[in-house]
Amino acid sequence: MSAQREMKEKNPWPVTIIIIVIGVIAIVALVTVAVLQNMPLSQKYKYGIVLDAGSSHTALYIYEWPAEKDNNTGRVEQTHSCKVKGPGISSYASDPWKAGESLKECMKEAEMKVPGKRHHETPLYLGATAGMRLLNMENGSASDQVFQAVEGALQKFPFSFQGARILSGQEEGAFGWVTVNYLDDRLKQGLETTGALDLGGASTQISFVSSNYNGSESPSNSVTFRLYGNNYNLYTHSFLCYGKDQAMKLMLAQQTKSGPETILDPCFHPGYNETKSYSDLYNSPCVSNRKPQGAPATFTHMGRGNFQQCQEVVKKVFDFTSCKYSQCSFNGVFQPLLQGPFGAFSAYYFVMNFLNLTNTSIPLDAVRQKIKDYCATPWKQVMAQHPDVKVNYLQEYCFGATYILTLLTEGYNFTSESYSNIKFIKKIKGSDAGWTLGYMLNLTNMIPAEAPDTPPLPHAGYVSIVTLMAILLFILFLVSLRPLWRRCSKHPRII
Ligand SMILES: O=P(O)(O)OP(=O)(O)OP(=O)(O)OC[C@H]1O[C@@H](n2cnc3c(O)ncnc32)[C@H](O)[C@@H]1O
Repeated sequence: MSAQREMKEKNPWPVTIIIIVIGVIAIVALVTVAVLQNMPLSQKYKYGIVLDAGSSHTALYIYEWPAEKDNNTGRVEQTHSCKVKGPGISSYASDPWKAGESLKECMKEAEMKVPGKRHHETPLYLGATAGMRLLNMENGSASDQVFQAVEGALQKFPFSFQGARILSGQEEGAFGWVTVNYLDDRLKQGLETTGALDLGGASTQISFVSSNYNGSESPSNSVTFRLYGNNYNLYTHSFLCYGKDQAMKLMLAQQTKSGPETILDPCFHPGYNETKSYSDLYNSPCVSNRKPQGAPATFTHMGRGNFQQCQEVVKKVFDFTSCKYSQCSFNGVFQPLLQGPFGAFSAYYFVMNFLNLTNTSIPLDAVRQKIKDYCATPWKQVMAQHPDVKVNYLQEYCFGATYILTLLTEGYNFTSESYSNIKFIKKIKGSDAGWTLGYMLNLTNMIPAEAPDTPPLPHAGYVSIVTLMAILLFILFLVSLRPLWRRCSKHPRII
């Protein structure tokens, strides 16, 4: 009986199996904890809404980011955009309440897109650009009334409305630059930055970092940032009246100086023929002081379709005669040497995309030839080839492309070589290129000045080390049981 008990006590297998099972369970538990520990809890998101009240139209953008990465390095993404029907808010100067009304449809869409329980904490911003800058210059009280109407309308929605204001040209340029570089992940990684070229309807912005610009020459063009632990000295300039629509007014003002009844415009297609009103053409502060005395009420706008002649007229809207700095772009505005890659968006993209010219490895001469051929195409043929394109846009692509090329090469001094540094873009990783994202990131303090502390090991490294250590410990433990195995193999089992 006692011998039998001794034999039973000396059989180590049940104990070994239990130890192995416990060991395996312990390893699985350890690894599971390691994997789960660093995973985002439940995916909760925060939202922000920005309305871009531009000169030609208003657009609403909804941004989303993981709640736990708030104020950190989390990627903010655009999840929805809505184009407000009708013109920009500055066009409602004589009917301000309509400016507020116009926003309601997109705002209702935003109410559906942002989860209800997040409505009250979702900041809502409206930023107005060059259209309202011009209206404010022209008629301050009309501009105030438009803002009152817009604010009244936006306050009725359940979001956290943070106000409506006019952005300065410098802010518009700088936030466009922040957007492009944030989306490209260049700021967090401290990489060489991309310059931003924005062509709106009423103004155009150029913003870039140049190693030979520290802000001492023409300080009004300097914006400094400290982002993720890096200092940036940004050159930025906004040219009011040099957006695509206002530049066209400047170009037409050139051709209607003497108040003619008909003009044969080289920037419009042959066969184009429209009656236009002098008061509509000269209705903006960009040209109002040039209205010819004694002009008739209307003029006939006919197209000639000649790229070279168009370029000559377009050149005349730039003043290259005076520069009190070491170097200038145009109109006596300082510009340092161009440097690095550039992203060109808004109308730069719309126009060049329409003409299949977004590929900047196409030599400039070939680009010119393509625009030349396009401008020379009869208007009837152009309309027949593009029945789906809005006529208002279609009639302006010849002028738009000629203006873009002239602005880039004559205005900003891009050469045949540096032209290929430009990328015509609409979106980066799903978010529209433009000032709105940069504006929201700034107002919500979402880009830290200092690089955030990062854990010493990436999550995958941490999990691998925990797994490896657990397996090693378990093997060590099994090895420490060796005396038990030996006993087991040396004494054959007695039954
Ligand atoms: O920044 P500001 O100067 O206030 O102007 P905006 O905000 O209204 O400027 P956009 O970038 O919306 O548009 C720039 C120009 O591009 C034109 N545009 C917009 N969508 C277009 C499209 O699909 N095709 C062609 N042109 C377009 C529009 O009429 C303007 O002349």
